[in-house]
Amino acid sequence: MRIVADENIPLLDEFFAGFGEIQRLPGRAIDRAAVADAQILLVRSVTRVDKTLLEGSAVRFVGTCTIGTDHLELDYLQQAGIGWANAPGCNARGVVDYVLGSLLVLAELQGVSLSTRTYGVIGAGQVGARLVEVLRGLGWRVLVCDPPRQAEEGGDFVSLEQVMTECDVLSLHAPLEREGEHATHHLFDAARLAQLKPGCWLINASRGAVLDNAALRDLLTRRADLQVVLDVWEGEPQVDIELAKLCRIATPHIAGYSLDGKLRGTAQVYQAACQRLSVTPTLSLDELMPAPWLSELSLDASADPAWALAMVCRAVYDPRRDDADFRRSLLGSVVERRAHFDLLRKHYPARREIDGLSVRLSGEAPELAHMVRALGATLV
Ligand SMILES: NC(=O)c1ccc[n+]([C@@H]2O[C@H](COP(=O)([O-])OP(=O)(O)OC[C@H]3O[C@@H](n4cnc5c(N)ncnc54)[C@H](O)[C@@H]3O)[C@@H](O)[C@H]2O)c1
Ligand SMILES: O=C(O)[C@H](O)[C@H](O)COP(=O)(O)O
Repeated sequence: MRIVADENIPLLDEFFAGFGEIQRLPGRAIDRAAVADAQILLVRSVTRVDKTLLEGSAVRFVGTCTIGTDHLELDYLQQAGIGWANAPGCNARGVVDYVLGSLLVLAELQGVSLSTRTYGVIGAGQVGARLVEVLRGLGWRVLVCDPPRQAEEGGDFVSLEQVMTECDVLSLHAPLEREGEHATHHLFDAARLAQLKPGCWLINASRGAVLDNAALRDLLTRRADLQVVLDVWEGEPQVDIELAKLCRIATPHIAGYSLDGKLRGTAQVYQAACQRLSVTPTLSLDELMPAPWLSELSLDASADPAWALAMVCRAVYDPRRDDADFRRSLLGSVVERRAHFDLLRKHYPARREIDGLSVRLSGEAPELAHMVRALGATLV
């Protein structure tokens, strides 16, 4: 079998060498000629996988080692009888850590306590639901808007209008859907953005086009009170640099780039390929996942809870380094900026996840113990 794969997929040899010969290519360079005689195509989010790419090829299975599927033409894959799989939830924890890290930066810049804010989570799937669990676990007020889940399950959901009216912080975690009843393309258009409460914080780590970037840029030139965190951009790898300059935190689509999340992505697609191609899996991720690099964090039991929260989160991830690297990359020409966007992602330093962290308290401290558990870290 011949396999064409995005060169940025980790553990390709470990998981896929047994299937056949692997050709690695930059994701954006995977074209019709490259896939013509491949049976397996393994991609990440930057390769558009559609009829134009695949028609007439030998491809029988497409695996995307990502959560998002908006780069796959799913109707065509189904109609052509080509099996496909993504990696649901693989890097959800990384995104939660990114949001927590961003909240801490904004709180510090604005001198506010995170516990006094009302949070609105839009999209409560793998990422959003984990985020809600952590924020509510910390005792913070969270409203959740997820119309598809609300229609299916009823339950504790609110409308987007209520979120807009009541929330001081909005975090977007809906997939990019261009059509249909719950379409999310420009869900945050000029009219919706104009409804943001004074002083609102807006975080987008879903897909760039869920938010009208031009409308947001225009708004931010008029509303200095708004604090915006963008990890995803309309038209990536091209980025509106004026918009990036107006953001408090700007990063090159790395919210989910934990090492754990990337490795899980490959492992999940391997499992799906085995199933599709009737191969018995011989490898599990447990054999390959490195142990957490920070074996233990110690906290004094008398520590201030807000300070301790920041310590635990920042021991694992602080978005300020990614923000600084990204801003430096925006200084070049358009061609250089596009290249840098991909290079920052290709050479992203490995980071781990908060739920792999162990925290030891020096004594009895029920409030700190609760906080550590709510974050998903292990109390030892
Ligand atoms: N920035 C990153 O690095 C990164 C990492 C992972 C995922 N993502 C993006 O985040 C998205 C969400 O990831 P996920 O794993 O939680 O996906 P998911 O499919 O598990 O959950 C998405 C949720 O959004 C809900 N939803 C759909 N339409 C909605 C609408 N109009 N309004 C509100 N909610 C709506 C769905 O019902 C679902 O519960 C992915 O599709 C992907 O595009 C980005
Ligand atoms: O959908 C996802 O899983 C994320 O957006 C993922 O981090 C995308 O990373 P990429 O495939 O672009 O490397």
